[in-house]
Amino acid sequence: MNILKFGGTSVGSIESITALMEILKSREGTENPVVVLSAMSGITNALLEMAESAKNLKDYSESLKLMEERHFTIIRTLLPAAAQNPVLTRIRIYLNELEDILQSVYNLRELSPQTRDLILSYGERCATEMISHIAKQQFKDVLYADGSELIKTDSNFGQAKVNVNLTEMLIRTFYGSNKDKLIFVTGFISSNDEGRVTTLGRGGSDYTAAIWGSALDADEIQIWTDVDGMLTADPRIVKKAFSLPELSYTEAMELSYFGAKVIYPPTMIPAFLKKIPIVIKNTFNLDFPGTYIKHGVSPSNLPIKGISSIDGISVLNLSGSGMVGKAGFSGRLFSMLSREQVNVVLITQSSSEHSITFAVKPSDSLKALSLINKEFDLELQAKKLEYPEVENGLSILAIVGENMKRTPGMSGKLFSALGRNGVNVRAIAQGSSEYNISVILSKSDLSKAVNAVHDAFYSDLKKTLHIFCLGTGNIGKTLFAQLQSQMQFLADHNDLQVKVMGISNTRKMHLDPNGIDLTQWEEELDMANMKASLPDFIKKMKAMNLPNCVFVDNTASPNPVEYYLDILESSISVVTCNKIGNSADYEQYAAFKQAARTYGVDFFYETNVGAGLPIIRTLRDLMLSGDKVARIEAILSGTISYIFNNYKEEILFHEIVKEAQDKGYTEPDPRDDLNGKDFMRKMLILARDAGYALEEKDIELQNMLPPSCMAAVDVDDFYAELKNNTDYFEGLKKQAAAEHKVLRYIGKLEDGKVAITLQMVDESHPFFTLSGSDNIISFTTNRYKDRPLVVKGPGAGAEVTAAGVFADIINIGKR
Ligand SMILES: NC(=O)c1ccc[n+]([C@@H]2O[C@H](COP(=O)([O-])OP(=O)(O)OC[C@H]3O[C@@H](n4cnc5c(N)ncnc54)[C@H](O)[C@@H]3O)[C@@H](O)[C@H]2O)c1
Ligand SMILES: N[C@@H](CCO)C(=O)O
Ligand code: NA
Repeated sequence: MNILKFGGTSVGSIESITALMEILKSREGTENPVVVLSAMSGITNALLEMAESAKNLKDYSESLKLMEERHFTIIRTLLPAAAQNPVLTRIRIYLNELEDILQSVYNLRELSPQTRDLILSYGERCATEMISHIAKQQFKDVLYADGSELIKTDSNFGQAKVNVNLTEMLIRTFYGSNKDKLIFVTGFISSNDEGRVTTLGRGGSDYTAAIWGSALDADEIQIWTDVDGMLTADPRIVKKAFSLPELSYTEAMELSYFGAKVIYPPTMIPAFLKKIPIVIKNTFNLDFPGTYIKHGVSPSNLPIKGISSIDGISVLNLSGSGMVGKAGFSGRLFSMLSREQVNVVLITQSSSEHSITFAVKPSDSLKALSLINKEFDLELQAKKLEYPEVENGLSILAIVGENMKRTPGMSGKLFSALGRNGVNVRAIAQGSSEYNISVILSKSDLSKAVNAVHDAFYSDLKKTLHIFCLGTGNIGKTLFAQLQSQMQFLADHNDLQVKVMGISNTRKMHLDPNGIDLTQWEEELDMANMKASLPDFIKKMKAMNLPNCVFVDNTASPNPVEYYLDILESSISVVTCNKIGNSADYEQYAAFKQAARTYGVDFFYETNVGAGLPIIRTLRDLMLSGDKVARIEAILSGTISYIFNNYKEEILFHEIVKEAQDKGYTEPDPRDDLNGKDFMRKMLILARDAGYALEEKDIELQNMLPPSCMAAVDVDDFYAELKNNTDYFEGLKKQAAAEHKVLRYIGKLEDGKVAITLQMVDESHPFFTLSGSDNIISFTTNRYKDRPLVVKGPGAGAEVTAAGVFADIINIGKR
């Protein structure tokens, strides 16, 4: 036989009770289960509040009325009129009794633990009466059982201890004479020798189910709740948390000890002792097969079973010379705390014995502090111990799983995930069983930390990059389209998910904690009612505190650059196609690189030179492998390349410039291309990456435009001046053609010096044949001495640039 326990949410509404009946229906024909029920969701809390209100002479009648209404509504909806009266009367009797008790509390202004337990018992009684009556309509031989009469305990009200032998005998006897009936029994409540109601403490209904299961040697104890069993992490924190099919009792206890509220650990003990499987099922998702907690779980490929966390924790640290070599010191500390009912959640001790750090619930922290001050008064006064302080605002994160015992590198993985994401670890403890490694960290880091650790351990399952993008122009737009169309492929082939969490241009910004739907980012940005503000955008990005976070700069503006350092120092990677950052002061360039190293994040800018062509990466690989650059020769302006490759026959110079702009090759301001500034920036970045600490002023730039074009005040004026100088450009074209040469704007780095010059080259020159917006770069190095390493291909355009940005993002994901 089975025990089926339904929690508060499963008896809390018309829908859930209907579902509950369906679940029982589907089992008809098999042996009757014993059904254990909780109070309707929210009722236990309401009862506690009513009791407190009564004691404090506050009005509780509203809540009482509400409690009645919730039960009556369900009865009136789910029972035919003729069947309603008996149960309405029953509930009314209960509520009258309850009202009398509350009135006495009110009169006496006194609420004893005994009375509180009695008050609480009405939650389970009302729910169980109600549901057993509803069941009577659909099942024959339904029996309501008041569980408090069958579970006998001591008089420790609020958290009574069960008299196991007597209880098991009572349950067996009761069940023996009611075997053929469908029994509905109240969870949570019990009674002492005098027959006074006691309660079993937190999670008490699960405990009732386990006690019944153990007494009756059940085949299975099913805990029906509103989630898909035990998950790898709290789903409110980790969106990708997934259900675990199987857990050992120890794993389940470790996981629930640190926060997983699905089942309360002590409740498992009777089941554990008798090796009865506990199955967690979802009343609202019958397709979910359940999480099995049992003996002899099958070997699992999961490195850890889950990550659990406690949100609010306080830490006390006791240190001083007085502890060194003193046997029994920690014994004295912890037995004193236990005697005084302070629950110690975690302990770490330094091996020098100089200090003990331990964690307690924040509500216990001041009590612990004053107990220590009292207990160690002499040592404190003699300065053998430092006065302890309470540190608040902390959380615990724990990884749990029996596989840890057998697998090296688990703690390495944990700490590198935390370190990479800038999470500072305050204290560490590993259970001696090796089922659990716990760390204490700042509460504000908890969500990020749990996500990062989840990603690290289940990375073969799926990793999410959270990206925040500036710029929705040529490159930004194209990047979103590419991301959108590659999404599925990435998930299928790289186990990678890229989520755009925020987008801003100069007008508006939009951030969405669930990720922005890229099929309609433009509409969402349009509708967003946040005016663009770079500082706010960055503040919000940092506040989201997400793991694997990337800031993407697709602008041509100097403003975002001012924040790169701060962003990198917040453990957020930066991907940028904007060259302004790397081509300003050398000092700044070096600071970006240093910050990325220090904070363990990436600073990627492949598209700064040659758009998507692998130039920066190639140079980096050469340098990292110990090669030395002797010379770089390159054509690095896609725009000028396009112009010279197509400036032929009839077409005029200013027309071809316009064409390059229309094709998306130019900078937002095409003057930046033609005046050589863009080229100069690229050469500067390459020279720096090649190890030369150059500044802009060190670069020799031969200007290819007549002075009036250089002096143009805006883009329109610039085009007008290009047109005015048609003869000059035609002259260049004709001269080149006459000499069977082509025009090339070429950059050269040699002996630490950079020059960019306009040249006419013949077919013997390796840069003679180029087409479209091609860039070409040749590296002559110690290893590539006789024949240089050459990279060539389209070096401008939205598609190839966005693809380069995309690749940088993916490379962050792969690390
Ligand atoms: N076109 C190419 O082939 C190519 C190749 C490599 C690199 N790049 C670089 O790509 C970058 C973008 O070029 P584009 O053609 O997409 O430019 P664009 O003018 O089309 O778009 C720029 C975008 O940046 C936004 N923006 C500007 N300042 C901002 C700020 N302070 N905050 C938020 N948003 C801001 C604008 O609103 C606009 O949406 C440039 O730095 C360029 O050098 C371009
Ligand atoms: N405007 C740039 C884009 C690539 O950085 C060019 O023409 O080369
Ligand atoms: Na590149």
